[in-house]
Amino acid sequence: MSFRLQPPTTARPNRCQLFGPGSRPEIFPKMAASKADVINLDLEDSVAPKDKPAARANIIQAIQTIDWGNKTVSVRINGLDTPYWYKDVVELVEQAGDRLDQIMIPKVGCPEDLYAVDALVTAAETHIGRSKSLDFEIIIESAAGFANVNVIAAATPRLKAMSLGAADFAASMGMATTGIGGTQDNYYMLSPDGSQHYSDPWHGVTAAIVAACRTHGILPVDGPFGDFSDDEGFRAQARRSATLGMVGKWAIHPKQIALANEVFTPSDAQVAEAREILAAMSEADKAGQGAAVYKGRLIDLASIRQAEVIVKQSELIGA
Ligand SMILES: C[C@@H](C(=O)SCCNC(=O)CCNC(=O)[C@H](O)C(C)(C)COP(=O)(O)OP(=O)(O)OC[C@H]1O[C@@H](n2cnc3c(N)ncnc32)[C@H](O)[C@@H]1OP(=O)(O)O)[C@H](O)C(=O)O
Ligand SMILES: [Mg+2]
Repeated sequence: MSFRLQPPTTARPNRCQLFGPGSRPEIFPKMAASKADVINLDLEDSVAPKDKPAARANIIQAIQTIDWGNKTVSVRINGLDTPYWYKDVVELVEQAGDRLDQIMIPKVGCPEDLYAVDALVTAAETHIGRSKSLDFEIIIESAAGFANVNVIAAATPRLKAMSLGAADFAASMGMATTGIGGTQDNYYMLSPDGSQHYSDPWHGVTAAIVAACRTHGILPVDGPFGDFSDDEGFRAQARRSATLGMVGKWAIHPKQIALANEVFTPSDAQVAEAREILAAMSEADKAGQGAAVYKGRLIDLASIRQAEVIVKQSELIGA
């Protein structure tokens, strides 16, 4: 470990983030009753420009009146290149009340974006005497966001989570696809026998987000999977991002909630194996050894840290 220790990651359930447009208030109670850990009420790209003021009012009323249980309640504001974002921030902070936990800032490209939003939120919070500090989550969905992800992760202590926005990311990078996450037809390796093996075009940015997040104690989250009729495609994408260290995934339709919860809840078998590894290493320690054999493979002190990730995750979720 470096002399600069890795901070603990924000401790909250974050397996599934359910999105819903602010212009569809009839679905808000259904979102509140869902099994998603985080609710993202949207003011950005799922809301037409003419509907932005009404969507703000819908969301503020819903945050004040609906029982959101123990979910994290977040609102995605508009991007800093639009005329909408400052009113989103001011109206939400001044009117939504303490049940608003977080705002999501889209298309963040540099740490100064967060500096600007932090300054406005801080002024609005101070003005109304809000005692609960508003958290931030952001979306990395541009070439600039990818290039600057590590300094963005260090921008403000308000930052608690960071998602990959596959659609805007693909557009910003000039990727030759209209798919939102998942396998892309032309992204494959050719084997010597001529067969095609698909690769993961989201791998690079996913790994960069996870590294930046883990360095700064922030939750890394996989964003949308657009084809909500493709359950196996969603599962495969979610399993890849979980394997790389992400903690959860967005649902852009309610049928994706159970899929995300399934993938991002450690299974009983995974937890049992992690506990067995911890027990085996405890026995090895008593025998004065730093390494041992478990099911025919090497385990050592690093295995303790790996096993603890799974055990802590299951304890957090209450699985
Ligand atoms: C890609 C970038 C993004 O911005 S992604 C995030 C923004 N997008 C959204 O917020 C879209 C969220 N989803 C929806 O608006 C809808 O789910 C839909 C339009 C995709 C489908 O809605 P529809 O009503 O047609 O779906 P049905 O199958 O008929 O619904 C069945 C049932 O579920 C209820 N419902 C629908 N959606 C939701 C929801 N989001 N939450 C809760 N409940 C929902 C619906 O009312 C029906 O209920 P019932 O009638 O059975 O009672 C990203 O930034 C990037 O760049 O990558
Ligand atoms: Mg987007």
